[in-house]
Formats: sequence, structure tokens, C-alpha cells
Amino acid sequence: MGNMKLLKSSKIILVPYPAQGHVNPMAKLALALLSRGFDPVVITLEYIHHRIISNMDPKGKIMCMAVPDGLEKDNVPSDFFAIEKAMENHMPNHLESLVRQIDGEDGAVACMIVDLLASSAIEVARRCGVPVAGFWPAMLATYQLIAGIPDMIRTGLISDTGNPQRPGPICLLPNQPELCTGDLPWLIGTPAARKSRFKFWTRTLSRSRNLQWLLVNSFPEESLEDKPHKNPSISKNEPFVFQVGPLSKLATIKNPSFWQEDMSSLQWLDDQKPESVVYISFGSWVSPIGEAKVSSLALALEAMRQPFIWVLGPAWREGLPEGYLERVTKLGKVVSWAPQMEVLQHKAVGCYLTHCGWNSTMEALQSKKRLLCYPVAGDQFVNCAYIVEKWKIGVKMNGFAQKDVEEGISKLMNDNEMNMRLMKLYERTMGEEANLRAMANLATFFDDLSELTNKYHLRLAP
Ligand SMILES: O=c1ccn([C@@H]2O[C@H](COP(=O)(O)OP(=O)(O)O[C@H]3O[C@H](CO)[C@@H](O)[C@H](O)[C@H]3O)[C@@H](O)[C@H]2O)c(=O)[nH]1
Repeated sequence: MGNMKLLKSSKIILVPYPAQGHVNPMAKLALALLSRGFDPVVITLEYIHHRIISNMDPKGKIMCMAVPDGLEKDNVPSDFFAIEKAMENHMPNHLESLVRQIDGEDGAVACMIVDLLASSAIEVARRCGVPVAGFWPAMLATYQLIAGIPDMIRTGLISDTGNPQRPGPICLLPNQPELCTGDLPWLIGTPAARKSRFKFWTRTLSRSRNLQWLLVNSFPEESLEDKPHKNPSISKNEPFVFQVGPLSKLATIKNPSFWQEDMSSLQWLDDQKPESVVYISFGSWVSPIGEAKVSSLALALEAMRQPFIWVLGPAWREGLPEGYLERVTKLGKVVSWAPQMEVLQHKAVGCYLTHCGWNSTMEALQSKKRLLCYPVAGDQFVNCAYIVEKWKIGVKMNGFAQKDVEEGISKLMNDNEMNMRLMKLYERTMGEEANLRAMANLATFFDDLSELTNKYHLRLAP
């Protein structure tokens, strides 16, 4: 009897990193778990918990819990290092008590799924004796870049503090776009900031090395192997990779938005001509691109009489020329936060000027919209290389002078074959067959997990 009860461990704890582009795919994974009969519990830092709790879809089905973050009330960290501090110094002990409490005496937790960027939670799972899988919310190619750090140091491409020693190129796998050392995701900000980010990644890597599984939010076709596999380029002590995405297509629910979506965007779009509008958003996470660029883009759109809908948070608006918003009321719409998926699906939107965040990229593909790429930081340069060079469903912007914007839009809209490529890529990555493959990968993970958890609990049972 004891065993019977123990085998019923059905809770799966999910720990996302607290950024919109990380919480969204994790919520979709939670839904997929729910539909397989598990009870997902999403645990986030307090300040994020309060924002997503009322937007978590379907209501009441996915349990959300908070851990204290050590932040003053209403103090929302927007800075990478402030979040790192909260996740490293504050979260682990609180998370550990919470996990032990949920797990109870009979081991109710089947496993924890932890975003690799929240890697302190991997150690918590290990301390609690709970099986743990890693989650990578982006392309497998960007994970491979991080996992390749020891090799890059060994071959002298980068120093042991992550500093590029020569321009590149970096070879990932055959038939992949060529990258240069400038594309490495930790090269953001001052030399000291770059070093700290590099440290963050080496620590992430050392904690995730011995994971048994890694779930990746990308489509099986992205790499050479469709089935769950060990990373071909790296040593045997690596997790099994399960490509279970893109989760934006696999589980269709509304994103648990951190901010209120401006729904008037959709009515405004209803009044525009088909494919006439540029949607502009740089995601939730990158630092402002600077007042000069915002101003230049704003003036270019106005001079071109180019209809637009532009997501601009308060910190970004300072770059707008004086009186701009009043001047362009008919031409464009500036919002603080948009219902992005609905906007992208709207027939009035012709293309998307994007920072190339992975979720935005997948949502654009799902909506079959072409991309004007302006990568800013992190994995966005790699994503951009795939969009422009490998898949050819977008063009890269070099700047925001009127000439650049005109050239970008006209290249995009006059390329008659781009639509065809979009359709084909959509089919290959999100069509019925692709979905079945991603589901099958997810199912293999579940099988693996239940085999392990059964053994695990049987072993614990007297
Ligand atoms: O007005 C808006 C703007 C964005 N979104 C949503 O916010 C998410 C943004 O995700 P993403 O495009 O991945 O951008 P970030 O939030 O900036 O994501 C971070 O995390 C991603 C996954 O690791 C990385 O690929 C990015 O480079 C990194 O900046 C998407 O689901 C959008 O639909 C909205 O709902 N409304």
C-alpha cells in the first residue's frame, strides 16, 4: 500500500527565470504538464508572482507560489545583476523550505524543472533529493554556445574570463550560420560587467553539467537530430536534450503578462489597410537602445508616412522628439505594452521590427510575419543570424536613419519569395508533423521521468 501512495507523486515544480521571455514558455510547459495529468506548481520570486498570478491561464489550474526575494516592496529590479543577487543570495533557502513542504513525507514531487538561468534552484532540488530537469527557453544553438565555453578557452578563442582573443569565426555545427566572437552572449556593457556575466554563465554551466535531462524550447528540426539526443559536440556527461518547442505553438494559452496589455491596439489595427503596419517591439528585457536611436526611428517613420504600432516603455520614451506623440496620432500608435500575439496575428500588420528575442521570433513565425531585425544583446545576435542567413525570413537593420528604415522595409516587402519561405518554415517547425514530433519528445521525457520516479520512490519505500 505504501508504494501505491508513493507512486502517485504528481506534482512538478517549475522555476522560471523572472523575465517575460522566460515565464511565458514555462507557463506553456506547465499547461502541457497539466494535460498529461501532472499538477504543475510554478514558483517565482515574490515581485513576479504578484504580477502573473491574475494572468495565469487557465485560471486556478496551474498553482503559483512565491518565494521572498529580499527586495523592498515595489522595488522591481530591472537590472541583470540585481536579479542575480536575489536568485543567488535570497531565493535558495526559501525555495528549499517550500519544496520540502510541498514534497511532504511521501514525496509528492515527481520532479523540478528549472530554467538554467535560475540555476541556484538546481542545487536546491539536489539538496531536497528531488529529480531535476533543466529548461532552456531559447534556441539549442545558443545553449551549445554556452556549453562550448570550456572548448573555446582550451582553443584560445576566448580568455578564461570570456574575453575574445580573436574575431572568430565560431563553428557550431555543419550547415549553421557562421558566428563571430562579437556574437557571444555575455559581451554586454563595460569590461567588468562582461566578466561578471561570463562568471554567471560558467557557474550556470557547471551546475547544469550533470543534469539528466534538458528540455529545449525549440523545434526538433533546429539541430541535426530530431529525437532526444546527447549533444553531439560535447562530452558524455551532458544531459539528454529534448526539443519540445516552440511551446508558443504547442500549448496555446494567453501569456501571463507582467504588464497590462493595451487592447486599444487591436481596434486601431482594425482601421488600417492589410499588411500596411510595422509592429515595433524590443521585448521586455533589453536596456533602452539610447535616445538618439529612438529619436531617429521616430523621425524616419514620420517622414515616410509609415503606419506603425510601437511598444515603448516609459524609460524609452525620453528619446521621442518633442510634440511627437501629438503629431503622429493618425499615423501611428505608441503603447506601453501590447497584446503581442494578437497584434502579430492581425492582418493589418505587414512586418515586425524586433530585437530577435526567441519568443518574439517564434511568435512572428507562428503569425507568418516577416522580420526587420535589430538585435541588442545576449542570444539575439545568434537568433538574428538564423533568421537572416539560414531561414531568410528577415533582414538585418544597420541603423535607424530614414534610409536604413526605407531600405529594410522595401527589401522585406519586395522579396516575393520570402512569404513562401515563411510558409515552408512554418510548416517544418510548427505544422502538424512538427507538433507531433515535439509532443513525442515531451512524451519520451515523461516516460523517462516516470520510470525514474517509480524507481526512485520504490527505492525509498521500505
Ligand atoms: O508589448 C509586448 C512585448 C512583448 N510581449 C511578449 O513578451 C515576450 C518577450 O519574449 P522575448 O521575445 O523572448 O524577449 P525578452 O523578454 O526580451 O526575452 C529574453 O529571454 C529570451 C529567452 O531566453 C531571449 O531570447 C531574449 O533575448 C531575452 O531578452 C513575448 O512572448 C511577447 O509576446 C508582449 O506580450 N507585449
